[in-house]
Amino acid sequence: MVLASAAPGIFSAGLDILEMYQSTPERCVAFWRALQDAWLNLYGSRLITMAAIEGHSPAGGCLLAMSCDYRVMAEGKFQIGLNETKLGIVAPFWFTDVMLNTIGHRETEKALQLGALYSAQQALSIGLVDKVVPLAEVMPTVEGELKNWLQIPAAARVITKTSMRKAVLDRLRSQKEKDAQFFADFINRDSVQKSLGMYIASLQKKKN
Ligand SMILES: CC/C=C\C/C=C\C/C=C\C=C\CC(=O)SCCNC(=O)CCNC(=O)[C@H](O)C(C)(C)COP(=O)(O)OP(=O)(O)OC[C@H]1O[C@@H](n2cnc3c(N)ncnc32)[C@H](O)[C@@H]1OP(=O)(O)O
Repeated sequence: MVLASAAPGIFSAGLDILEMYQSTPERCVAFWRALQDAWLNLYGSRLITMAAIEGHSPAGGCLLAMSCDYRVMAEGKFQIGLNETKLGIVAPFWFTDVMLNTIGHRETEKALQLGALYSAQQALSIGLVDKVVPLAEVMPTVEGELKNWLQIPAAARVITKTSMRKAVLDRLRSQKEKDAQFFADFINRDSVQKSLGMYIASLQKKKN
């Protein structure tokens, strides 16, 4: 399975910030449950999963990419990373766990505290992506890599993938409702809503 985007220049802009701003607790819980289920299915997928990152990939977009088995990113101006702290929010523990599994403890600690967004070359240097190529070569490179992975006996690959990811998946599975409730409480704090409001305004201002 290849994750790619139809939006030029954006692999994924992450979660819909407007869903987290001035929403109701019930809607926030439903929103978070949908995200949890999507991620559990992706990270726990038995399929070979590859990200064709042909644009920006902040926050939830970075989570999607990191949750794949292999990442190819376009060189140039695009950025990738978990930038949550810049919005005044905190990356959930399962976002953090996936990043830890991808780039290790020291790089994750720096990346998360700073809310760092990396260029493709920087991402490559810390292991956040596996390959950087010109934009037009992203999809052919993914397809070529996929052929390599498809040559591995499927049962052996799936058992290996499942055992490598089980602890992280189980950690969320065991506390889904608590996590959803925590999200709804956290996101509706006055201070967090204020930060999100300012961030939305800054996005709109950038455009004008
Ligand atoms: C202890 C902790 C416990 C529990 C956890 C608690 C809380 C954690 C909660 C949440 C975690 C969230 C993870 C996320 O994914 S948050 C989302 C982060 N995303 C971003 O910061 C990206 C913001 N967008 C951008 O930087 C840029 O738009 C861009 C680089 C992706 C693309 O730039 P462009 O110049 O090409 O396009 P724009 O003109 O900026 O955007 C077009 C249009 O789209 C709107 N928009 C962009 N991103 C979002 C978004 N994520 N959600 C909603 N809307 C978005 C943007 O405002 C423009 O809209 P208009 O056309 O002006 O209407």
